[in-house]
Formats: sequence, structure tokens, C-alpha cells
Amino acid sequence: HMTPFLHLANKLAEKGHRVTFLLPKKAQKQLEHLNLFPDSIVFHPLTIFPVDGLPAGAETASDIPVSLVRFLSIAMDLSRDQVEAAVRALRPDLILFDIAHWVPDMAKEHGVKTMMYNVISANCTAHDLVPGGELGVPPPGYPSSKVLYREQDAHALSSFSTYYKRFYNRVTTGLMNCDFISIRTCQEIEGKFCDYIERQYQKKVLLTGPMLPEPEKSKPLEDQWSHWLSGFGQGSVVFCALGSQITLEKDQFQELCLGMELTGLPFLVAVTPPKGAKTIQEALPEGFEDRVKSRGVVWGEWVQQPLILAHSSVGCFVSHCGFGSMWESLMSDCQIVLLPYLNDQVLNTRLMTEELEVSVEVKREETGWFSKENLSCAIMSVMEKDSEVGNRVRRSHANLKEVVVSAGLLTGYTDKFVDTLEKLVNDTNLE
Ligand SMILES: O=c1ccn([C@@H]2O[C@H](COP(=O)(O)OP(=O)(O)O[C@H]3O[C@H](CO)[C@@H](O)[C@H](O)[C@H]3O)[C@@H](O)[C@H]2O)c(=O)[nH]1
Repeated sequence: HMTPFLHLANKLAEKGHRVTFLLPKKAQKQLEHLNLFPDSIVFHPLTIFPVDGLPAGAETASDIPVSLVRFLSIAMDLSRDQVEAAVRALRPDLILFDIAHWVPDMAKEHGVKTMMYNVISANCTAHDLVPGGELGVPPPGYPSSKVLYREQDAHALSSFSTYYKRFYNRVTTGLMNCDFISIRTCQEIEGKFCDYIERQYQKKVLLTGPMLPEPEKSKPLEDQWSHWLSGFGQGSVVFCALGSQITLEKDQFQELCLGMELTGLPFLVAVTPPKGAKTIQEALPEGFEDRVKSRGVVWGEWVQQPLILAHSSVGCFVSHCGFGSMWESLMSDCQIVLLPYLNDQVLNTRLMTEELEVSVEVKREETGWFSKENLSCAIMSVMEKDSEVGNRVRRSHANLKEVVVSAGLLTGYTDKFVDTLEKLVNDTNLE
């Protein structure tokens, strides 16, 4: 979540604004290299106090499983005094926040305006986070008959539901109390969902575009991967990554590996070791490494996803459809196969697969389990030459990519966003 905030800070700094970025100490180290304007963007570390239930040293959501995020929220709330002290000292024109729902109340006491910056999709906010809604049921007037949950999503929703109630209250409180809402999306992809949110909250909604880093500014792809990928034909490799929050059960991890093997295609899987395992190696299916060693790698560490997607040998991306990965998949030329876990990922998947028709979704059973056959089948349906589905999604994806990467679309969003923001902040009537 913090990465798009920092990309947005870079845009503000580029246009002459000063930004103070409040974040936990450990996250500062992870984000520092993305700060393109260190003279204008100053990191302000927050101390994360220990909370019962929160593992020692955990400071961000990527340090813990989703089931423990509620303890992190408690720790975040305990940082309120530190945030308030910073506001008192710095007297900012505007505070951008997301799940710290108490920020608007606190800011009002100091006469400071606030903007809730939503880095998850507009479709998920529209479906799950409008007042009067109920989890799993589209709210009245919801603008899509396709971007919905289905029976086989019960698993994704139930694993989240206890935590979700509290999360729901936080986000809707933040959305209701802030002065303005902004969303990391664009009209071309999620226009009708943004308009719906604006109507429901009766508040100005500003769009920033997807807030992706500019590719030429990132480091080149590590040699080990560029070398390995170059050993395969154009568009032949399947790349699979499931973001920063998904840790698979061991049996599902093994099924994923076997599904990749079953495709007969070269593959690179980058996921964290499954539950109960310290390393990937100890969890692999028996004999797997020997069988796939010339064409398949399962890697337990972070890889440079955007650069891997841009490599000419990579032809298919199997993704959890986290919102960042969704944009990266759209910007790539890869065929897209979706394997969502959390609720927003499920809705993003329906948007991509059913509304935009640029991807396919792996079939799951009601328990949430997906079989190696279904995984392999979904991949082959887009990778086999002359596959009707494959050709259809390739065409729609190419058309949409053209819109999204068209000259000026992304910079147009940030320019307009910063312009409007300047006007709104200076407007004492809060239009
Ligand atoms: O090995 C890896 C794995 C991921 N990434 C990058 O990490 C980011 C991941 O972002 P995203 O796709 O949004 O995934 P998560 O961090 O897993 O997603 C969390 O945050 C998203 C909002 O950004 C929500 O949509 C998801 O549900 C929530 O799990 C992307 O830029 C990837 O390129 C890498 O570079 N290397």
C-alpha cells in the first residue's frame, strides 16, 4: 500500500511540493530507493508499539499473515499521538491517508484538510465499501452485473470476514469523514465504479491513474533471470507470482507446482514458502525438481516482477490480481491467467475476465481448492496456438493496453490530479 503513496509523493515533489511521509522505521529502509526527490520528500519514522498478538518486529502487513492484520491496525491506532505531534509541528496543507480512519477528526482539530487515497480498486470500494452495503451482496444501484462474488468465493470471503468487519468500518469512516476521496485508477478502466462512489459518498473523487513507477528509472533485470529467460523462445515462459500477502497451504503449493509441470511449458514461479515450510525446496512435490529441472524454477524470494513481465521470453502471467499486479499485467503483452485469493482480488479478477475480457480465471471448487488440471487447463487455454479463448483475450488485452499506455494518459492523470488538488486545498469553501 505504501508504494503507490510514495509514487504519488514523487509526482507532488516533481511539481514543487514538499511531502512528509510518515511510516514505520523498517518500511523506510524498504522504500528509500523509490524516493526520487529526497530533498522534497522527507521520511518521518513512526514507532510501532508492541501489541498482544502481533509478532515481535512486525511493522507492516507484508510482515504477517492476513489473519493477524487486525493486531497491526491496533498498533497503528497507538501511533495517533506521534502523527498528531507531526501535524502540530509541520502544519501541512493536506494529509493523505488510507486506513488510519481517525486522521480526518484529528486533522480538523488543527484546521488541516484530508484526502483518503484508496489504493485498492474502485470496483472493490464500490461493491464492498459503500454505506448500507453488506459483504458479498452488491449494494443498491451497483453498476455491474459481472463484477460480483460467486459461490466458489465463499472461501476467500470467510477467511477474511472477521477481520473485514473492522476493516470495513475503518475504511467507510475514513471515506465519510475526509474532505476528498482519491482513487488509484483511471476512468477508462473503472469509470462507472468511480462515478458510483462519488454519488454514494457525495464527495469529490479524484483519480490519480495507476501510479506505477516509470520503467526507465528502475534497475535492470538481474542477470540470473535475464540469462535464464533468454534460454527459451519468445513468449513461451509462464511466470507466476502471488504478491506480498499470500502464503499457500503446502498441499495447494504442491498442486500449483504440479499444474505448472503439467503444462509442459517453461515456467518461473516466485512465491513465499508454503505454511509450515522454511524453504521452497523442502516443500516441493517428490521428484519434481528432477522432472522439471531444465525448464522450471520455483523461487522463494522477491523477483523484479515488472521487468520479468517485460522480458520477451515471458508469454503468460499467472497472478493473484492484486491491484498493482493487475495494472502491471495490463501494461504487459503477456496472456493473463488469474488465481485470486482475497476479496478485492476476486472482484478485480471478475473485472478483468468478465467485464474487460482480457484474462481467464482458474476454476476453483467450493472449498477454494484449485486442481493442477484446472490450473494447467487455464494456462493452456491462452497459450495454445489457435485457441479461440486465447486469441480473444489477446485481442481485447492489446486494445486495452493501447488505451492505457497511450501517450499522455498516465501523465495526464497526475497533472490533472495535482492541479485540482492545488485548487481544492486553496479553496476555503471546500467545493
Ligand atoms: O516477487 C514479487 C512479487 C511482487 N512484486 C511487486 O509487488 C507489487 C505487488 O502489488 P499487488 O499486486 O498490489 O499485490 P499485493 O501487495 O499482494 O496486494 C495487496 O495490496 C493490493 C493493493 O495494492 C490489494 O489489491 C491486494 O489484495 C493486497 O493483497 C507489484 O508491484 C509487483 O510487481 C515484485 O516486484 N516481486
